[in-house]
Amino acid sequence: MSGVATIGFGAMARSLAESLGRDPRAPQITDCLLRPGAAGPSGLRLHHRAETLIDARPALVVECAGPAAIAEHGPALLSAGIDLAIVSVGALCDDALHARLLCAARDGGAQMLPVTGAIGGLDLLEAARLAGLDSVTYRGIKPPPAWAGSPAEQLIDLGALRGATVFYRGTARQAAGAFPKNANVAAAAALAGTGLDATQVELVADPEATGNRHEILARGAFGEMRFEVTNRPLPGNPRTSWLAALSVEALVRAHAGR
Ligand SMILES: NC(=O)C1=CN([C@@H]2O[C@H](COP(=O)(O)OP(=O)(O)OC[C@H]3O[C@@H](n4cnc5c(N)ncnc54)[C@H](OP(=O)(O)O)[C@@H]3O)[C@@H](O)[C@H]2O)C=CC1
Ligand SMILES: O=C([O-])CC(=O)C(=O)O
Repeated sequence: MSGVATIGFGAMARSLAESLGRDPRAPQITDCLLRPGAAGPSGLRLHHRAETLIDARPALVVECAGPAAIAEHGPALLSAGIDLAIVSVGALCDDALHARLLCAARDGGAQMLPVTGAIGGLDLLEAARLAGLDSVTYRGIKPPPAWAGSPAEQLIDLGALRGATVFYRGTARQAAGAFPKNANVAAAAALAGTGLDATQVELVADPEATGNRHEILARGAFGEMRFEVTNRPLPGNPRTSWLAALSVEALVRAHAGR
């Protein structure tokens, strides 16, 4: 097994491929699984069906495409014994899909690896929950253009905001379902902490925001935690934080031991 494959080749996969490509000692992106008929970058082996990617036997596949792509390809890759890094962590809010992925990974002897993405502090939540967590709240705050193209457009007039506006409140499961391209970090925080139904989420559009900000507030037997990160966006996609791509790169390097 050699090489790393991506599912999708949008902003995050491009950033990952470019960054790894600058380091000759790093594992390299060699293969890419695209939608049927979609054009892809030159220099990579392009696949339009999971079967041909499986035949290429990459050491790791990194999903950079969205929850639907995980449902479509994840079980087949894992049951074929191919490790799969999951960027669209919100896909794991679908309990039936999550169970199918775990089952496929067990049957194939492969690893399913959710990334930490554009947030941090998840190790602390995982440790703290051992003694009991009382509450975990996640807030995602982005400038209005970063919410363009999301369901936020149906809830508020993004162009007319004068100050920070909370436009969505719900559980992490509800948020990940409603905002599949924006609430992956909420799902990651929930899975590390109190779970998808007990984690509260607030999504905010703020004309004064200087980046994509993620906050976690957790309370429990351990004490109290406040986490905050303000991310710069990827040049190719203002919705996606650069740190999300960097967290994928860190995982790819750790997987290869480089
Ligand atoms: N965990 C985290 O912190 C974060 C996770 N994410 C997740 O990462 C994903 C990728 O982000 P980003 O690169 O910025 O998004 P982009 O929209 O820039 O790229 C996604 C790419 O995936 C392709 N794609 C979609 N569905 C499929 C499929 N079924 N099979 C193959 N290719 C597919 C798209 O093609 P097309 O254009 O034809 O649709 C597009 O080229 C997001 O969808 C989001 O779910 C994003 C940010 C942070
Ligand atoms: O990139 C980010 O800032 C986070 C994001 O969109 C997500 O969680 O899906």
